Amino acid sequence: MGTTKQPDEGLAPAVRDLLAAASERSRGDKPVSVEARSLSGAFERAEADGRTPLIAEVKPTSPTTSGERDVDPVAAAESMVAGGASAISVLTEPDHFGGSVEALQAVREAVSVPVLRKDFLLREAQLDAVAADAVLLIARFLDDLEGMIEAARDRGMTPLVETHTRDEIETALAAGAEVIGVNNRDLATLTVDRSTVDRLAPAVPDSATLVAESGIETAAHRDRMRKAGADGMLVGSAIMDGDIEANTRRLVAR
Ligand SMILES: O=C(O)c1ccccc1NCC(=O)[C@H](O)[C@H](O)COP(=O)(O)O
Repeated sequence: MGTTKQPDEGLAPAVRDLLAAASERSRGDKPVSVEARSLSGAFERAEADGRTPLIAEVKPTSPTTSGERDVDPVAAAESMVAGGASAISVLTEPDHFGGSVEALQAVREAVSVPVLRKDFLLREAQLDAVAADAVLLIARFLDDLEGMIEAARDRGMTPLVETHTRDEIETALAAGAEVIGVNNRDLATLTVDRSTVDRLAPAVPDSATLVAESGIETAAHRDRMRKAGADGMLVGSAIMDGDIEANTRRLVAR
């Protein structure tokens, strides 16, 4: 279950490297069982209080970030929650994003909102490295997406299935995904094109939750994603750089 696709020739070199590193990583001796905090419930609460549903990401660095942000993950997550974030995403990929499963664990203990695990997971056993409320699965990298979705749900986690094309959205829906991320960042070039969500949102049915990902920096970008049909959005860099609480509040405001 959770078999990996063959190396994808069209990927950016940094993404090929991080997939090679991910394929070597195996963590988790026994299946985790999570009493998960509901992501859809958190989005509903935000809507009811007039906040934009936002997953704020603890992102120490990345292949497109220069240098490493010197920020304590727990302090960052607490500031995000104080600023009105509905959920927190924590990178657990260590080699290219400066993340760790320990950081996620500490964040989840410190906040009461749902915590998404952001990583490049290729095999079922990798789900067991740490308990998270939700987990990112990237459609492009998983042959047995349906198996990984089921495996995540069996552990109590909500799978957020990331896509970048109409075909990937169809694959994700056929595999049973209920929360679909549309990534504005193309993993072939690492460039961000915000029209990706404009173009692809109509392919996501109203019955699914649509999360717009990457390149959302300003209130105008947020409004554009919402107008396209995003139920929520995932923001890393624009929140991490500068005053984290104020940045979150600015993007959550309507
Ligand atoms: O962010 C990167 O440089 C990156 C490079 C290669 C693969 C994935 C990458 N990002 C993962 C993400 O999904 C983003 O961290 C997330 O969508 C937040 O994006 P942003 O708000 O633009 O920091």
